[in-house]
Amino acid sequence: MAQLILNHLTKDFGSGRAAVSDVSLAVRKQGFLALLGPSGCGKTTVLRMIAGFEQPTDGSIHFGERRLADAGRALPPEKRNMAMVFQSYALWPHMTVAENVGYPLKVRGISGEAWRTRVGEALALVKLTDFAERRPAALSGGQRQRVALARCLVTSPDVVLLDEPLANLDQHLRKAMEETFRAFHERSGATMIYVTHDQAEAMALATDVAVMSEGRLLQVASPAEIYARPAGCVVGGLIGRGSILGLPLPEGAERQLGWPALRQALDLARRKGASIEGRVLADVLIRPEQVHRGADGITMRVSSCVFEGERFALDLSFPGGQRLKAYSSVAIGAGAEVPFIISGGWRL
Ligand SMILES: Nc1ncnc2c1ncn2[C@@H]1O[C@H](COP(=O)(O)OP(=O)(O)OP(=O)(O)O)[C@@H](O)[C@H]1O
Repeated sequence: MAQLILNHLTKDFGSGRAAVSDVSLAVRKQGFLALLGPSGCGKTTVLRMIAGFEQPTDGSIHFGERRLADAGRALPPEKRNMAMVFQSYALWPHMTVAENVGYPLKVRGISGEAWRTRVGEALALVKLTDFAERRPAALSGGQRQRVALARCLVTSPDVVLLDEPLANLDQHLRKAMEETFRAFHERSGATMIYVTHDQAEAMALATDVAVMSEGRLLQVASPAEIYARPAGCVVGGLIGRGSILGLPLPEGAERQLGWPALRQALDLARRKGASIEGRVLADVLIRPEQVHRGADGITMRVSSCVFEGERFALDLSFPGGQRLKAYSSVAIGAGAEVPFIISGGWRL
């Protein structure tokens, strides 16, 4: 299997800022890349250029040795051996489930026993064998999405492009569908690129997460890496829960901060008029699971305590006006003053 490579990829629709600006990325072979970022950051445009529905205005797209597109020429979508799954499923209402799934084979001139076998395998993978003769109108949203997945699998594509495929499903179904996607990825061996707004979904499914903002690629890393060591405030604010504090740190401080360094910085931050000579104000990301109750901690005020089922989410404030998110296994009344320690932080 070849590698999909985006090389200084740019798309300018001529309406001000380029929709996609100088994006370079080598997608891991047979990887599952989640493309994440706020609305309008260019995710769908990247996907559409890979699929062949848009042509780059600069840069190029390669699959192994093959150049798929650049500003001068572009291979049409049907020549790329890719499949795209949309948020809207895009099923034919007048065809049965089996006919929908088998449609791409029909277009390629495959019929008879070969057609039935491949459609049967694809339906089995998404657990829809018993629904083969139904029409899409008689299916739930999750089942329709599984039909769309089976249709995409049936042609054994090299690359599968998914544009917010779970956006129309409720939370419970999304969880169940994540499992289907995982199985689909393992079985198909395809490289998958998955556009989503939902960072939890991205973290749960992807081998790699790429974060975009305003047309630019900010960071590509494994979910664990991007969670622990985000490249800056935009990525840090987008991935996972946490608080970004402005803390006076010594110049050239480590990026990974422990409690002694954090304690010093917090002490300075909360003392009005304290001298921070030799220090610079830095953005520090602190995850809620890094904040613990501890007798030798810094006293903070619990502003709110919200029950989330498996735990309580606390909103803490400390002198100086900054706020911090934390978790607790027990309820703590709003207004309580409680000492907390912070076991770690990441300088953004
Ligand atoms: N055909 C087009 N003509 C002009 N501008 C476009 C076109 N398609 C997209 N854009 C612009 O390009 C930018 C990126 O759009 P894109 O759809 O790629 O973002 P996105 O990150 O997928 O957003 P969302 O998450 O809301 O779907 C937006 O500012 C959008 O308005």
